[in-house]
Amino acid sequence: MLTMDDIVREGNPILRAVASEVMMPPTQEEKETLKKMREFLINSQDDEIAEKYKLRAGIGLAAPQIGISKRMIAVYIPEEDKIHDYTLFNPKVISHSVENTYLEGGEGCLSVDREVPGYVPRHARVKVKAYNIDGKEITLKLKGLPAIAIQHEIDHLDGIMFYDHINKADPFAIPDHCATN
Ligand SMILES: O=CN(O)C[C@@H](CC1CCCC1)C(=O)N1NCCC[C@H]1C(=O)Nc1ccccn1
Ligand code: NI
Repeated sequence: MLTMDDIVREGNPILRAVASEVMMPPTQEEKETLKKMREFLINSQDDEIAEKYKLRAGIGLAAPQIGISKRMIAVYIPEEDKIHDYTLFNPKVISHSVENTYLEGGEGCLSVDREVPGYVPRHARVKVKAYNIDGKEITLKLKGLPAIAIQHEIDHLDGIMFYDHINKADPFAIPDHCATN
């Protein structure tokens, strides 16, 4: 199973590299890796397992964070009525709302062992094209936390860190086009 020892920390150049597209159909090894990324998120959200293995809770993970410069991400967000459970190859935002949003508490990152205060502007709604674990092309329309998370993960594939988006002059300036949080 993946643990925090497998998570690459800022300073490692892989986090600033543009990750490579994955050839479809994915190899068995690429599918296994994506499954392990998803399992890490599920484990990290299980109080007992997280405590036992000292896992920091995560709702998303990108392959470069485990040292693999490939365009693969996992998002696992339990909500009241459903679980946003995505394991994707080559995700791409193909359209987005003009409206922006941001997490009130700012963002963090499992690869960043420090607090970086400030609002991170994100598209409020995104349409994402990707390939699922079996290599089938899918389209997702996301809003809210799933939309924020998937943008955070796709940024990792392009070597972008969440704090790159924070307004340097005024980290808590309300980003443009924000109707609500
Ligand atoms: O690239 C992937 N990562 O770096 C893991 C990040 C991804 C999220 C950051 C913002 C959107 C996606 C992650 O999950 N975290 N970052 C560190 C703190 C804990 C955790 C987190 O934000 N949890 C959370 C947030 C809102 C509601 C519930 N839980
Ligand atoms: Ni991150």
